[in-house]
Amino acid sequence: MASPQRSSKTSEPRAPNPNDPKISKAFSAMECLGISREVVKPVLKNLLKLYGGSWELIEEDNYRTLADAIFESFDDKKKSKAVMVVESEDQASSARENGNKVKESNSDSNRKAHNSNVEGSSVDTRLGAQRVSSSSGIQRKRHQNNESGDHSATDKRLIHKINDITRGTERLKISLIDEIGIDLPKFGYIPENTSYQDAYVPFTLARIADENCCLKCNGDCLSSRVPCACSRETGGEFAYTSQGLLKDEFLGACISMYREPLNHHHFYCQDCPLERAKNVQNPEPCKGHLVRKFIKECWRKCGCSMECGNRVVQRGITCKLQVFAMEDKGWGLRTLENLPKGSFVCEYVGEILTNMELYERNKKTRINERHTYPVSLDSDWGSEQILKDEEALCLDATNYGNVARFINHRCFDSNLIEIPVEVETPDHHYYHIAFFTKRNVNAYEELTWDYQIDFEDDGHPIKAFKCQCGSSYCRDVRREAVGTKVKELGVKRRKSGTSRVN
Ligand SMILES: C[S@@+](CC[C@H](N)C(=O)[O-])C[C@H]1O[C@@H](n2cnc3c(N)ncnc32)[C@H](O)[C@@H]1O
Repeated sequence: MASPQRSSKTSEPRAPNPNDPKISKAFSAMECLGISREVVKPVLKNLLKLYGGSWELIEEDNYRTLADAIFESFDDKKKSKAVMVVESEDQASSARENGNKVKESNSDSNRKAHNSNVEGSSVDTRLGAQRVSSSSGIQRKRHQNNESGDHSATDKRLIHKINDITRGTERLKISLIDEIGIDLPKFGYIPENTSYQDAYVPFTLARIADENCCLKCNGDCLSSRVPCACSRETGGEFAYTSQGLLKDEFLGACISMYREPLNHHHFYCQDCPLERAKNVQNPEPCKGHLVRKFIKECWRKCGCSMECGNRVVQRGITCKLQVFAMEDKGWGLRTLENLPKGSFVCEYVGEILTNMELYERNKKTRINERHTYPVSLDSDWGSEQILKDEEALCLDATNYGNVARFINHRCFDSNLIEIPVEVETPDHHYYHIAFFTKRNVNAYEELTWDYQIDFEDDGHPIKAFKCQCGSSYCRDVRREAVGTKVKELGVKRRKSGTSRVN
């Protein structure tokens, strides 16, 4: 930073007048850095005093002097504190190193890194993370975003970096990175679905009839001349190519089913377990369940090997993924490598709950939760008898789940599709939900999935949220537009988007 030269002018400047175009330009420049007017005002006043009312140095290099002076004022007052999370095994030395790294990486944007102190630590046991206080230019810049303008009490921002949120439970490490400062997610990482309590999910070999598996196969079923019994679910052909991708035709059929669900078969239960969960005494009629296409993978009773091409989802995550923080949607998931169309990304893992259990859980907790994580397993209820409560299942990744719990919603043109996959049991009341890419996806693209949420439906298991998907086909935008139109017409419309326990 250029050292300030005292001007010969000595007149005492007044407090910055926001209507003065020079002052309002300075405010705008600082607002771009997330610094509020209240913070800028006293520093600008001092600078003007120091430079005798001359703007030349203040305006130079896009108000660099002003920005530096503001950051310096935080240091002077010892008010700038940020918290950084590093992995617990790294311990304090690494924390110190990370503190310095943040400092270094921010020095370019802020020119100055004033403080490399590491102050205290605490451990977040669920993600195995250690918290370490640190401070840096960017953190200083960001924590100014707090709207109160009171920097004495709220100068805390979280910058997180975790090398592996799975704690070694997946084949690949999955990192988490937060460059903006949001709360660390609180959940237990589980790589496989786990029954919470009442769900009936017996995985017994006796339940798989010999004709429902390929006892006589060996090696790779995909290379045999005649598709084996396990391909029956997908019309006598395997859903996968020998490269482990979904076949175009199968993927296309699944995409069209989600795009135009009303053109596809729905099953209407006589006694719908979802409605029963909401009101045992007086359930409403079934709203219908889309009958989806399933993939059936070979499993333990089959004669083929683990390398068989009809075993993709059960082999787990093989692509490089990263959880990252976003301003508008909380945490999200992105790929760190290019993914071809039809690639398996991950499955949706959570606690297996009955719909009754989910309903009870939501009643207790949902009002306070910003994000919700349940998925119903109702893709093939039509193929079974009337389901008992313990057979009407869903997955809830709120407390325990895998990386899929971070996949955000995108209306219509999401890059992922969820497909039901049968592995351990031929009963379709329990199955896996696997995510595949709908198109080629580039490294660093956010991975998104269309939750099939109707933003007018307050009863959807996923609590309504204000959609920030950014798609030109956003259903929530249309709802807003309709709402505005209706308002213009002076018609009072039902308030939608409010949370309601399903
Ligand atoms: C399965 S979680 C996804 C991960 C979540 N963003 C997080 O921070 O943990 C679903 C929640 O994410 C948020 N979300 C997902 N997609 C969104 C979108 N398009 N716009 C706004 N919020 C979204 C909603 O709060 C929703 O309840």
